[in-house]
Amino acid sequence: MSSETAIRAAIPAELAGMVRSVSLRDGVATLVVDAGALGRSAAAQLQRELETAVGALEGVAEVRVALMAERRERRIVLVGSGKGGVGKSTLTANLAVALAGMGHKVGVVDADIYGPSQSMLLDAGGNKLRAEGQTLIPHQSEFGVSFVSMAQLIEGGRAIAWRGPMVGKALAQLMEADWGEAELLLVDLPPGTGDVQLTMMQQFKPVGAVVVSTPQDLALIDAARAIDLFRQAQIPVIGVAENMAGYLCPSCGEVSQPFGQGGAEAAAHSLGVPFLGRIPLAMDIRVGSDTGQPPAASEGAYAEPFKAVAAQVARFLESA
Ligand SMILES: Nc1ncnc2c1ncn2[C@@H]1O[C@H](COP(=O)(O)OP(=O)(O)OP(=O)(O)O)[C@@H](O)[C@H]1O
Repeated sequence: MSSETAIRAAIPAELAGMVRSVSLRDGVATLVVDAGALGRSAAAQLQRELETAVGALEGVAEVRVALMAERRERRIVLVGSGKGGVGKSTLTANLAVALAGMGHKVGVVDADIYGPSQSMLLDAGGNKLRAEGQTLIPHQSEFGVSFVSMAQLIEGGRAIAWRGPMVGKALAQLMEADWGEAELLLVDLPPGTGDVQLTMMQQFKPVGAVVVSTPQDLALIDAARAIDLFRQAQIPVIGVAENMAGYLCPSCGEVSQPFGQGGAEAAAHSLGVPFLGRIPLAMDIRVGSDTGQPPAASEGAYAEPFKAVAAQVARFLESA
């Protein structure tokens, strides 16, 4: 058996597909490995396994593993709102789950420094920060969506008053986490048009932004401001989603409109951006959100509105 055949034979079968070439010279075995699909920790693990397997061979004094880790182009989609409390985080989590259900590999970056809530939305809270060196390891939710959150960087959920440079550093840590196979990152922005938004636009290149608004005038004025900011930064506005649209009373079956009706659709048209759909105000959505069970993961009636918005975002991504 040639020395190279012996090396190939020593490589565990499940890893063999990733090994592009092997060679042995003067006792040094060199393996070129395609680790493009792996995250940093999985690649390091692969390297260790190969070193152990090949290092045990007679005639091999040293193993060099060259990992070809093509940098994956990840697309970034922002989810923003002009005003707080309109359901931006709820929409982000459910959009991510719905897009994952459609086969996208999705990560969520909870960049809401004032009210990070993705841990609760996607995992009922309690998950701790994990890191390898400086690199954060996203938490894998049971819905096929991994996420990192400002909450994991903030001790005990304390509110923080970070300014520019600190925000930039924290945001970079979240964006540059070990995202593995994720091809799409949805970023849950804080409300308004502050430091996080500016840093995001200056340091990263989002492909588009979704703006969330409730139907009432006040929220719509703020949504228009958010749209204006994205436009100034030349970030395409994918569209406006209307949240807390109509309320179907579970007792009497009557639909009421606590925040008005159709306002976001009309505003989207007048601002010249697409309208992405309407999410009703519903107790089930609030309860699912508070218990780490995003409605988009279910087959229930409240999955549909989120899936419809996700389908529009997916269409945008196909053409972007
Ligand atoms: N369609 C809905 N029906 C019922 N409750 C909802 C709906 N959308 C959001 N909520 C609830 O409203 C509250 C605010 O939602 P969320 O945290 O998603 O808003 P936000 O815009 O991200 O707020 P923040 O300003 O804190 O970032 C949460 O308790 C959430 O469960």
